[in-house]
Amino acid sequence: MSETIGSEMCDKSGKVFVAGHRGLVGSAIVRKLEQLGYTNLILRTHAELDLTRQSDVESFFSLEKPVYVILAAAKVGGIHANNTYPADFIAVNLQIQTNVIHSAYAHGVKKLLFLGSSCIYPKFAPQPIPESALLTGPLEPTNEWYAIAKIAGIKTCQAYRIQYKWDAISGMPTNLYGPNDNFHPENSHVLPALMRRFHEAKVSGAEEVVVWGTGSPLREFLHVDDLADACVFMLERYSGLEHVNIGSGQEVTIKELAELVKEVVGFEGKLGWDSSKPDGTPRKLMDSSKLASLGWTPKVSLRDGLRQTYEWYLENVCAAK
Ligand SMILES: NC(=O)C1=CN([C@@H]2O[C@H](COP(=O)(O)OP(=O)(O)OC[C@H]3O[C@@H](n4cnc5c(N)ncnc54)[C@H](OP(=O)(O)O)[C@@H]3O)[C@@H](O)[C@H]2O)C=CC1
Ligand SMILES: C[C@H]1O[C@H](OP(=O)(O)OP(=O)(O)OC[C@H]2O[C@@H](n3cnc4c(=O)[nH]c(N)nc43)[C@H](O)[C@@H]2O)[C@@H](O)[C@@H](O)C1=O
Repeated sequence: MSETIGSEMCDKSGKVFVAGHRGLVGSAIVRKLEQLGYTNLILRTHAELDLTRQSDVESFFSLEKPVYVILAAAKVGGIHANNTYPADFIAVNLQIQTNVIHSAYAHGVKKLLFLGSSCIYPKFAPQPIPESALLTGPLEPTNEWYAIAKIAGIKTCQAYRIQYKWDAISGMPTNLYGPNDNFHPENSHVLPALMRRFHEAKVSGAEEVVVWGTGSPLREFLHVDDLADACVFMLERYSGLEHVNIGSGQEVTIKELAELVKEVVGFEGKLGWDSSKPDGTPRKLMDSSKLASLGWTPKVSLRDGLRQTYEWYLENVCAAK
């Protein structure tokens, strides 16, 4: 049934609304669409359009009538932010996605891509994690509020698809990094947090950099340019009820990641560990064979991606200070 709804994004002059276009993911998707010749991108900053405000979202869709929607606006953060602001992570995300998905459907959008996250899967899911592991066990407590919102997003897309035969699809990215990431010292994800900490330690001549947790958790990292490529690939080629994992297959321990970032940044001091900070889920390597079977593969290695991201950080974050 779901396979008959399909309407590939192919009209390069059709209006595409990229929600969250100044974030890590949204900005990479804009770069990718522009590179591919999409000429009619509709973009609104958070200040111009607060997606938690239902009537503003309704008015925007009624006025602009986009043809395609990529939902990359969300309340996003690392383990500390997720654990500290659970109300924001569940409420803001439920509001944004419910408003955007409903208005998109109601105002004639042809196709919508919702983005979830690998944290939707149970804490002790089988590895690599197949799409079918969804809702088969308890979630990781540090991000269950965000995960519940993301699971609701997948289910909302499926419900509109089933009831209205409307082409809403969902992609589940693994941990991402790249240009326009959030480098906040506490609220960011591990990779930008460590890049900033090692850089500042190198500049200040500090002897040690402290990394959170035990260093043993495993994480899979995907460069955001690969993710953007996968998102456009899905819009152009995928139409199905089930969400699709988007991973790189490149898994490292946090200790290995810290050593790699240290090397790329050129910090020559020691690594220390703060085991009072949570490790989070022990491992979340996704099984991305479904996307691979459709013909998509990632291109950027972790080492190259780290080098490119550090150059971007030096040119855009440090130079701007
Ligand atoms: N980063 C990662 O590692 C991963 C991300 N994802 C998913 O990818 C998507 C994008 O994440 P990412 O790019 O990293 O996040 P960012 O925080 O970098 O970007 C999110 C964007 O959403 C905007 N936004 C937030 N709240 C609102 C609002 N109420 N109204 C309008 N705009 C709003 C932000 O604007 P402003 O900053 O002005 O508030 C920002 O531009 C999310 O759905 C996330 O769950 C999935 C897996 C991993
Ligand atoms: C994408 C995904 O991201 C989040 O989950 P997470 O993978 O646990 O995210 P994280 O990047 O913050 O941490 C990864 C690991 O790294 C360790 N770690 C070491 N040192 C720092 C550090 O300095 N900062 C952070 N943040 N972590 C550190 C940290 O202790 C943990 O073991 C979700 O909440 C949710 O947002 C989500 O879906």
